[in-house]
Amino acid sequence: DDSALALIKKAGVLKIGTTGDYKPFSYKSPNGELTGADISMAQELAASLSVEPEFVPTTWKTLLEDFKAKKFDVLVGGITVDAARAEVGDFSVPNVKDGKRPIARCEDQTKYSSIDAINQPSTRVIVNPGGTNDKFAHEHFTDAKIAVFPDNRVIFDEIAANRADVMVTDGVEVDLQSKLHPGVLCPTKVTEPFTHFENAYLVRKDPALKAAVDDFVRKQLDDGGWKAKLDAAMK
Ligand SMILES: O=C(O)C(=O)C[C@]1(C(=O)O)C=C[C@@H](O)C=C1
Repeated sequence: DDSALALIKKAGVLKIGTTGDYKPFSYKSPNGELTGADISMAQELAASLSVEPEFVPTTWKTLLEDFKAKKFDVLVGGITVDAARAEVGDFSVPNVKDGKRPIARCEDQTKYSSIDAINQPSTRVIVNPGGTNDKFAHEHFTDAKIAVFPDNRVIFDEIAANRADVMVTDGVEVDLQSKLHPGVLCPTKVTEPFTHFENAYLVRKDPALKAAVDDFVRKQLDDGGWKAKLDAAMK
């Protein structure tokens, strides 16, 4: 049996790709420590396979390339399910349902309430490169000014400091960053998120590995393990 799962067990190591720049899922603190709800999940996933986790850094721009180059077996950390990714690997059972919404300074809470309200020549949209936010912004905000800001760990400080006005990103991140910048950043009042999507783990194509990851995720969803990890990371 030389399935990917068998090779992982033989090596005693599960290689986990993650960007480390997306709270609450995957976050590398300045002292180099990786934390987050999906990091805890990956550690427990490895333990459930009786192997050690080895985290491999990647970026939103390069994660497909890195996945194809077999730098890791599983990709975790707020990964949106999409067709291009599903071509190179298998997505696990999803652990998050979300949608993109705007975050802005609290005084602009009612100003940026729709795509049209944001897409004005006077609006300074800010976006992180390489992921689905980047695609969304360039597709919908053709009349606004778009600044592509490379460091996703401090991008929200740009809006707080009035160097940008608004960012459209995953709802979970909007809610957490509003909490982390109390009274300064707020979710804007939208009737409906601008998109709907799911997050899941991208797994090396191997039926045995996919089944093991799915079993693990399902169990975490059923027994409240995932919810506890997410709640702990939402602060
Ligand atoms: O590409 C994806 O999978 C994402 O959802 C990631 C993405 C993005 O869209 O840029 C979403 C929120 C985070 O701020 C970082 C990255």
